[in-house]
Amino acid sequence: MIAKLDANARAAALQELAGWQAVAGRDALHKSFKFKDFNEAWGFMNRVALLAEKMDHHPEWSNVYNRVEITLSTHDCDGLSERDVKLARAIGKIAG
Ligand SMILES: C[C@H](O)[C@H](O)[C@H]1CNC2=NC(N)=NC(=O)C2=N1
Repeated sequence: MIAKLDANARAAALQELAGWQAVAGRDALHKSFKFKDFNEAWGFMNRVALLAEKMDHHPEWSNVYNRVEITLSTHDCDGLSERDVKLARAIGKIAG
């Protein structure tokens, strides 16, 4: 069973991860991404999807035209874990 982040690690993650915010009423992180058009958004999603599969850690997400909404949480522990922080960092690098 993967461990949930403790309060300190959670606060540190929120400080480190630019643009990611805590979700109200849920132990999860959320960020909205906006691109030039659908093509850019889909390209981003494609890269994130391949990475997520490689990391065996998957986002909850939705897309409307040039916007991608991503929520990260670890279902195995019903909250935030180090896996979410790692995926958020990797997504940040992809988004540029
Ligand atoms: C069996 C498989 O490794 C697990 O179900 C993985 C897959 N991807 C996952 N993604 C997320 N976000 N949380 C999980 O707990 C999770 N578990």
